[in-house]
Amino acid sequence: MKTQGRSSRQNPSGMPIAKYRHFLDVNPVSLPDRTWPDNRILKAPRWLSTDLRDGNQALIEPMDPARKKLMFELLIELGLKEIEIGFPAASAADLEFCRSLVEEGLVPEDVTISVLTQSRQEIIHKTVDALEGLPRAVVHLYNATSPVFRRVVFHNDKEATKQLAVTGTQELVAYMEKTLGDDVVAGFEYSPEIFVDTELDFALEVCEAVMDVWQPGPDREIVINLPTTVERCTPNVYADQIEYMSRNLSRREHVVLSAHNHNDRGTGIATAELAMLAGVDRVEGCLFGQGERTGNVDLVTLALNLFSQGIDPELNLSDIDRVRRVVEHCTQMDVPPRTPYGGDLVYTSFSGSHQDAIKKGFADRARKVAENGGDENAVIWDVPYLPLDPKDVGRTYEAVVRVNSQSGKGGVSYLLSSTRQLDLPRRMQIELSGIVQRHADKFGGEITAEQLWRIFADEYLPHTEADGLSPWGKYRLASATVSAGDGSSTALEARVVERIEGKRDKRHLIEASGNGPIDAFVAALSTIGVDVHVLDYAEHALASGRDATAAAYVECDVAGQTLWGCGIDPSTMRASFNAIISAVNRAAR
Ligand SMILES: CC(=O)SCCNC(=O)CCNC(=O)[C@H](O)C(C)(C)COP(=O)(O)OP(=O)(O)OC[C@H]1O[C@@H](n2cnc3c(N)ncnc32)[C@H](O)[C@@H]1OP(=O)(O)O
Ligand SMILES: CC(C)C(=O)C(=O)O
Repeated sequence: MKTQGRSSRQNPSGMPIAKYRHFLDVNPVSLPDRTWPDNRILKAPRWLSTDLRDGNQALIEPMDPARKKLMFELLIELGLKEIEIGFPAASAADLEFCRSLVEEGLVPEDVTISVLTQSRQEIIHKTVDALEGLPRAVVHLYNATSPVFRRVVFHNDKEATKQLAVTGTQELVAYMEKTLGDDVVAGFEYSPEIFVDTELDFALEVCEAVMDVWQPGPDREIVINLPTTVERCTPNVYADQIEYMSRNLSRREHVVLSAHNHNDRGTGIATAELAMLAGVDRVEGCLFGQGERTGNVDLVTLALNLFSQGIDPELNLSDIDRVRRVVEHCTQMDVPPRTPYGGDLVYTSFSGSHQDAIKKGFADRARKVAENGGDENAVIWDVPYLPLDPKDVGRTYEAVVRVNSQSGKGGVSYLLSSTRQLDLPRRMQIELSGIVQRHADKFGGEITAEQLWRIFADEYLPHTEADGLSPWGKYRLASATVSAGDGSSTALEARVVERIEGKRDKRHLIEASGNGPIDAFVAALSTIGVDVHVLDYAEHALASGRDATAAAYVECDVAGQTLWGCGIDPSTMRASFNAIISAVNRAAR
């Protein structure tokens, strides 16, 4: 045998790596005494939805007024208390929407809307004017502070960049004081755009300069929002930056430190969560992560991540499909099937071992809930492969397990149990799973609950005519009565119809005694040459109450073949006789 040494090839992909640099080489962050890794998130942050601003500015087709209103109503319904509604000075559509919220009185008392503005006098004025008539609002001012923006976009040095932030804030304060009435509660948010790329000490300097103008204090908070406008580093680096800012910002108790994360590296959620560990009080994002490029951080995932740790998310996401439908309608974009918590497939298992574990997990949970007097909340959620109970977000269990060629007995029997209340014995599950597997291999694709029922009924319930099935089977039970026989024995009389190819059906009246109805029925069948022995038997009711239907399962040896049969009938006795007939017919099929 030969072994292989570690490869020392340079640039094996051949991709032009020389064009790129490590983030930390360009933006060194040194915080060796960082504390955030040992912290724990204990509470939901203040959420701000920017669906109607950052989300909307990223749509192929921005939302029309009706869609905006629908989105706004959804955000209110979910419990959002801070909503950025647009950039009123930038477009007539944003201005009109802002005015419609004011004029139609659509902003609830406990909700604060905010609007975005650049640091330009005329834009600031238009923005503040758009808020006239609102009792409470926040103006959000931003300017880019990062080196590439200073050099390429603004042609500004650091001082001029800081001055742009300062003069914008001065203009805003002055104009707000001039135009807004004394009873208007005016808030202020400042964002050094591309904070993540800005030298940390400079970002701090700009924020301090802005705060010197705003003068935060009791009853005069300031939101300092630190965006990863373009996500370019690992979440731990951003967390270091946040901890640095949180430690070094003066007047910290009056600062609402806020994260605004995008998802360019696919780590927006982790970035926001680590930022929470590092000290942010507030997180801005969009439902299902709709937003520029790869999106804004997804508020649904963040909130449900908290929920799954037993922390109140402070957003009500108990009907996630409705949230998704509204978001899809408003954004005219699909939520992909694997989107955390809300995607179509996220509570679904196809593979056999997963289905088996989920099925056992549900059974274990049902037992523990019963032991706790039926109190679902008294039992900690601990079901394999399911980070939370799908029911808590309005999903049904039916969708959890879906069957295809990757599935095993666990999934197949789970589906039959959850959709048809049939609890098959373990060996029968194995037998049915093989039948379903052959079907899946032959026809491909998914086997729906309806198709599975048809496969089951066609195989085990030969006389089923419903669901478009053709009845088959050599024998059919027409009637049966039992009575007490001699001593402890049971006497049975039954009518069995035999189908003979090309001839008229033959009717048999069969009689026998046995030590119970099943024993007697088997003995009676032997009188017409049917050689069957019952090896195992199980039964259960399909529904509770007087009209309950019974399902019986029998494992039989039919002339040397071992196979299962099933019978479903309001009478337990007929169900078990039909189960034996089912096994006999299957053996002959
Ligand atoms: C990261 C973000 O999401 S930030 C929000 C981005 N969203 C938007 O930009 C959508 C709305 N914006 C717009 O519709 C337009 O930019 C408007 C209406 C606000 C302004 O339009 P215009 O006056 O035509 O400016 P335009 O956008 O073409 O150019 C930007 C100019 O503003 C300057 N600018 C950009 N951002 C800012 C800022 N925050 N503060 C001050 N000036 C700024 C640029 O340097 C540039 O100046 P120049 O013309 O001297 O080179
Ligand atoms: C305006 C700011 C907060 C922004 O949208 C960003 O930097 O992504």
